[in-house]
Amino acid sequence: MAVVNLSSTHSLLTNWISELRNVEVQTDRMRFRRNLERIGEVFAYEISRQLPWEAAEVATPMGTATAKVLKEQPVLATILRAGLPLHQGLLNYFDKADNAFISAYRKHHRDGTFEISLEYVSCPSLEGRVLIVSDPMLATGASLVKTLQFLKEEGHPSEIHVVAAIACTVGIETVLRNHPSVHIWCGDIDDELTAKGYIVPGLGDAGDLAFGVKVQM
Ligand SMILES: O=P(O)(O)OC[C@H]1O[C@H](OP(=O)(O)OP(=O)(O)O)[C@H](O)[C@@H]1O
Ligand SMILES: O=c1cc[nH]c(=O)[nH]1
Ligand SMILES: [Mg+2]
Repeated sequence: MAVVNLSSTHSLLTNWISELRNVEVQTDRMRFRRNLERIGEVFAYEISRQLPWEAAEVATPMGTATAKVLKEQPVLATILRAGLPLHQGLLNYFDKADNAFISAYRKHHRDGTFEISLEYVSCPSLEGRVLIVSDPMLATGASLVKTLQFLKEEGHPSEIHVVAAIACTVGIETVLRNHPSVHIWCGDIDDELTAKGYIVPGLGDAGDLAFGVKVQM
């Protein structure tokens, strides 16, 4: 498995993606963040179905049950700042996970081009761990390629899952070209990218919609 599009079937998730994209609903910033969080919860559930599990004996008040439990907790990594609500959703379900935070953002130049600036990183050991990296928007793929490159230098995860609410075809291709073994989970996939690297129809600027417009540094 390489790429999963959760919009290929209809569900509550497709409802929430439609609200994320809707310019009228977007005026409610709390709903925008909460929808990203709920989508993170769905991704956590779907990914958990693929993770290694083991049998465990559980004492109930009436006897002993055999249960299937996660073999290990993953490391949840996200890219600041737009990744925070999606990350919170994943963490709501993987509630014992370790966490990593990466500040990779688009540093815009006067000529309209941008480079990815990677500055603050906080990361637990990744050696042999399941790593789930979330970012609501996978546009050109540049932020994720640089983030994954950095994280792989910190250790050798046993498997890597990338989670994006909206991904662009070209961005998916770029991530897979640079990191062929990652699994990519998308809330939906769009085909178009503007010259400035915005996904069309996409949803606009996820960070600004969740937290407000920032001044360019
Ligand atoms: O695939 P790419 O072309 O790299 O674009 C995607 C990146 O752009 C957005 O972050 P942004 O730089 O807007 O930072 P923000 O979260 O602070 O808004 C988004 O959250 C991704 O990290
Ligand atoms: O469409 C896009 C592309 C990058 N970042 C966003 O927030 N939106
Ligand atoms: Mg942004």
